[in-house]
Amino acid sequence: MLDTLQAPTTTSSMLRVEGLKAYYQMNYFGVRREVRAVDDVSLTINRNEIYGIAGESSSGKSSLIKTIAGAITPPLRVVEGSVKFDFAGRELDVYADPQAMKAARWQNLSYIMQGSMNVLNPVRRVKHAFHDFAFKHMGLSPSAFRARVEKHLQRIGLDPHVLESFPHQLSGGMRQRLTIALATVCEPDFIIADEPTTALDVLVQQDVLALIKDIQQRMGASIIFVTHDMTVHAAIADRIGIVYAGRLVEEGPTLDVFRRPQHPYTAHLISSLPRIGDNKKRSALPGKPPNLADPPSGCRFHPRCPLAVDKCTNENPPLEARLTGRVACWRAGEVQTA
Ligand SMILES: Nc1ncnc2c1ncn2[C@@H]1O[C@H](COP(=O)(O)OP(=O)(O)OP(=O)(O)O)[C@@H](O)[C@H]1O
Repeated sequence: MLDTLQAPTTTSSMLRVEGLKAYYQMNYFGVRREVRAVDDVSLTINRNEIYGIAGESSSGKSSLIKTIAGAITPPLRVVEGSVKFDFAGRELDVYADPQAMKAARWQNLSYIMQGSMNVLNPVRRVKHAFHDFAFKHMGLSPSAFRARVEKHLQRIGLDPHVLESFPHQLSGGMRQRLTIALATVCEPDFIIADEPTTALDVLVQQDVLALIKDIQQRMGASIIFVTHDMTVHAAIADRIGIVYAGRLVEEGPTLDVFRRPQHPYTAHLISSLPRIGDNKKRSALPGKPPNLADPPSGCRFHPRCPLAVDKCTNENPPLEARLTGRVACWRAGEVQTA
């Protein structure tokens, strides 16, 4: 039960991603095309931690978390690397053991998708979604299951009567709360969330963020979530990873990344955020995000980087420890924020 669970105090890792490469591999009339959406990503997420993934559109955020969730379908394929979870001392290697992965879904690992209607069938009452996704994992009688679901809904601020509703009869905020209820009713150890608040207005968004944080703290779960919205990361993430063109370019405790970004791309993302009382015109980043079917040599950010030197054009900077986090930049430390 959520009320009785104590959040673990340990900082041991719950997810280890090593050298992960996942590419969209397409073949159009004999011409092969490969989009390197996830390109050599390594990261670790601790028990009881909220880890945010930021980056602009098409940088590979969704592809990365789909790959971590083991939820990929062709043309996206894992080309190299591994994704391993540790559920209470039981290691789960997502791509080596698909059967164990299937068994872990919902119970140990759940996924909050972008857009609530994707999991709520528009022509079936909400109760069926709970039955379809969660019932078989919980080992309860139908009446005990219904009682557990109702209690869970009440805890997250929804009247149990919503179970008898059709999705279209509920507001957008209620539907998103329902998808969160669905993803957490089995009290999973790890939650993967893709833009969980993007479609919501600002007030509902704050409400849903507070709900996610509350559930995470009560269950002691770890969460990895994606959003392009840096203000959402500032509100909820313990650590943040910045993705640019399929690569993790910076990572660190959220407050440190906001106060002292080490990568010029991160500095740009932060300095372009609106600030109360500051009417200074924000400058756009020159150029466009690279085509991941034919990415630039060296550092992929170099064509748009105000600090780029020859080395950046030719050599890919490794992601290395710096201050409290990691950064992949030959000029890290010289970055100025506006
Ligand atoms: N089904 C697909 N087939 C081919 N390429 C794809 C497919 N889905 C995504 N891509 C490409 O993979 C790259 C990464 O896309 P992805 O959706 O992961 O980025 P994102 O950062 O999540 O973007 P957004 O914030 O817009 O959702 C992009 O170049 C995109 O065009």
